[in-house]
Amino acid sequence: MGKSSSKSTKVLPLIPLAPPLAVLPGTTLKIPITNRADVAAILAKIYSISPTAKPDAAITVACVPLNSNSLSKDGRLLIEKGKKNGKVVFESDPVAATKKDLFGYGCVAKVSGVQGRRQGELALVVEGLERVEVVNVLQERPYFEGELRTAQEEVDVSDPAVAEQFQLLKQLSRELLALVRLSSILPRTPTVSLPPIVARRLELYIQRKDLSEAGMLADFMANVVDCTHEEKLRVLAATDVKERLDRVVQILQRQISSIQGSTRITVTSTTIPTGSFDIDQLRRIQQEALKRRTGIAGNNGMPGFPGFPGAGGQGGEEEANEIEELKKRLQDAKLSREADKVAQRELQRLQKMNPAQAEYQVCRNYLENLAEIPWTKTTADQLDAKTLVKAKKQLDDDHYGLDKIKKRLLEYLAVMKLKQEANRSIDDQIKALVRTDVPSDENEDKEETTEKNPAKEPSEAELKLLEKKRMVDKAPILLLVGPPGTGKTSLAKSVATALGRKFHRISLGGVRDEAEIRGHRRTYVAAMPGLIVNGLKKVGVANPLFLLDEIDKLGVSNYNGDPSAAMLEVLDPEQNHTFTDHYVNIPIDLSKVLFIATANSLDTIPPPLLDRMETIQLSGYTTLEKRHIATRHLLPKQITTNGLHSDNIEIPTDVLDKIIMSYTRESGVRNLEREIGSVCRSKAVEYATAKDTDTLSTYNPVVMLSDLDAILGIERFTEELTEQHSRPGVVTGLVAYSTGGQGSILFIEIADMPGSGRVQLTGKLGDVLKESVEVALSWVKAHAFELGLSASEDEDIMKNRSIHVHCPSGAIPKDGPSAGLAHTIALISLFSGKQVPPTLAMTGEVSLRGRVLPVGGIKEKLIGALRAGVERVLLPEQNRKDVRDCPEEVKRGLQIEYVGHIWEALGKVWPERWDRGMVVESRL
Ligand SMILES: Nc1ncnc2c1ncn2[C@@H]1O[C@H](COP(=O)(O)OP(=O)(O)OP(=O)(O)O)[C@@H](O)[C@H]1O
Repeated sequence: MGKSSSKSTKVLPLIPLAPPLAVLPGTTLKIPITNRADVAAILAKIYSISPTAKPDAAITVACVPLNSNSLSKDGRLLIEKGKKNGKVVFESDPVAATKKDLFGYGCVAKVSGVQGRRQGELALVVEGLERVEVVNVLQERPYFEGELRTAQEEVDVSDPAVAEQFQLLKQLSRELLALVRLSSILPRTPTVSLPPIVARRLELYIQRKDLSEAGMLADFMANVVDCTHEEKLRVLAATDVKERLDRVVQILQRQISSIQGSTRITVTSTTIPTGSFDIDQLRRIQQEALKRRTGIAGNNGMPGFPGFPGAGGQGGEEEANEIEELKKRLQDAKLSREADKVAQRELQRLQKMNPAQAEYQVCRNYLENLAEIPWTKTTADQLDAKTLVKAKKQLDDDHYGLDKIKKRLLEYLAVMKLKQEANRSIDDQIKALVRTDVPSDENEDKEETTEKNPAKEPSEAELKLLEKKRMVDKAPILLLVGPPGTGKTSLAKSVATALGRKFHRISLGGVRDEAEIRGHRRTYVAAMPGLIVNGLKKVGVANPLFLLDEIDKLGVSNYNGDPSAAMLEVLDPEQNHTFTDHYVNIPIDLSKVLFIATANSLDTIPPPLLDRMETIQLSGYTTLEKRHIATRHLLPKQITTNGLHSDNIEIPTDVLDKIIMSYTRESGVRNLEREIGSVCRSKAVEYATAKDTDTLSTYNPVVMLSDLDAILGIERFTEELTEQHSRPGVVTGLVAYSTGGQGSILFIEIADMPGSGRVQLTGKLGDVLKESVEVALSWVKAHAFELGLSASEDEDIMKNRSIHVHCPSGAIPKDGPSAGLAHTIALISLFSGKQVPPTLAMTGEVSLRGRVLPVGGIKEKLIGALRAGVERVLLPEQNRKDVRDCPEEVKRGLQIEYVGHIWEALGKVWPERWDRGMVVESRL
């Protein structure tokens, strides 16, 4: 139980307060003193006693409210103030009060100043100190004077009822605060816009009060929350803490339910109670807290609020703690020297700043960001003797095939390892050099020494070594290029795992704004660091592995800057040790970051960017490779993902092949993984049902070919297969679609008809393809006589005919020069009436002189050809090297022949007519 113990009495001047005014301990109040003869008399008396007294000296008075019924009973104290809307307005006149009008309790208060400039606005500002009981009124005129007894409050912390009530008070206080904050964001609610900083301070204040301060919190809440004059008087009279808690809890409960009922919160002033937080009071509290914190309070007549955080007491500490905490975090972050300088400057600025200013938050956020950036923290690379063996195992475990790529990645790691070893030895040398320069009694590290001894410049030899070290630091940036789902991302992940580096993926696809990479300048509202700095913050170390995903989808230069230009700085080993983010605005060293970029195609990567990276090409997988990947990696992954056991499902090879060929058409294996997932799920349902119904004996774990229709639906793709029959003018070409990197065969169909030399082209052919038809036609026309297509050298074979060139699958856009050879052969076939075997496919660009030039996408094209049933392929001579990289399966399955000229190709297509020895050699 709370109790009050009597203390000796004291005599003080009393200031009667007219409703609704009342002072509670720990609160501030402005008492209007216009026409207050009694207050004037009190001040005159005080100054006459002590002429040196200043307004800010500790002048104490007792503020005693008037009984609320004094006014209503006889209206004696009411004086006419004036007229408003035709009605007489009354004002209470405490000067006219008598002894019996005074309430039995009051509050000793410190006069902290007089506020207001004009006569009608003058107010005495008082701060409530302690609750007193008015024992005896000693005089009434010219001002009241009374004998007062202090009600010393001691909280009985062992009383569970008090503790419980206190907890309830805290909870309700926070609830009310939350409601006010919430309602301020509701649309169309005339709200109290409680500034977030004030709300936060209030929250902290409430949270930090402990049981021994229960009475103080109750007073605080009774003052902040609006309540009737009677309620305030009852709180003032509650010298027993338990009783006071009960009363304030009641008030809060009523407030909360009224807010919840209406969600209407009205802005109130101290004088117009309407049932909500007293926002003016809160603002005053805030202002005062700030003034005190910055050390300018107390002498300018501003109202103080002793009980509130920041007002010289806990709040100031709170702020100081915040800054101390920030300081500590910055220290722990081991900033670079430049960053440290900036941080110190900003910290000083922050300390002088007013927390209510928007700039305070900006500055704080900035410092928090600085503290979060890993300036010097790194993880140790696992580059020991076993690294390469481990890395090879990791790559092999995670990926099937990709031997060339794995080999390149291992080379990369080996080089890194050697470089790090070289670096370490250089570091040692530098250390040794520095140590010999430093006097033996100074045992600070090198950086500090340089700072403390600015006169001691590093020697030339030192500089040279440092320069050398920087050279060694550069790591090439790898670019993995290949169709989607070919394992680029997972390869990069495996490299990170093998090295023991933290992995972070930065998706560059669709980044249109330079600021997304480099951040916004701090002057922008809600400015943030860019993707790179955010990545560093997230991983928390300065040497992670960053995967720059989809670098080919980076936006082009526009009015928001050029994102690819920002990437140039990131990726340039010469520059990236001083990368500047617009937000951070301090050079950040990215040289320790390992960058691996991925792209689907090289075409859209700006050349300067491409130039900074080392390209590693990944091509699509063959059916055989896909089968291996599926059985070794995808199926086991999907089995566990879908809660099955390897005994519960078996997908035979023919079923797998069917899934690969008829349900997916892709270079990678992402869709294949999805389809296998569907099969696993379907089997999981079957298995679970069998288990639940005790029919496990009938469950068949093997997926049958006939099941696929039911599980995956009807076949999605029918493979473009070679024709069974051939006809003049039709030739099988090869294409590699740039979207998806899929290779396939393509029929070139040419028909002729009577006409006057017109050439019609259909099948969504691009400009380059159209040009290649024209080149082919020109060559055929020029060599018509030699080819035996015309009777004389002067005859125009197109004179009385028109031709129509078509490439089926008309909806798919086609372009590129690689069908040149097929067009030429198709034209000769048409004009000569000789057929080309349908299982013979060809690719190659032709020049006007008839040379067959190399083309791209050989691997994809050959894989596609094999799948379509092609047996022989004609390739440009210069593409011979590309075939070396093709899977064995393809090389074994196809008869690949190379040609350098159309005559040579003719000898291969129709050997009986154009014998290589007789005709071709003479014409090349
Ligand atoms: N050779 C492989 N061996 C085993 N699994 C593979 C292989 N290639 C790809 N995968 C698997 O295929 C899935 C897709 O791969 P990943 O996400 O790395 O593709 P990607 O090349 O990054 O595609 P994108 O270009 O669309 O980002 C992953 O689950 C990966 O493990």
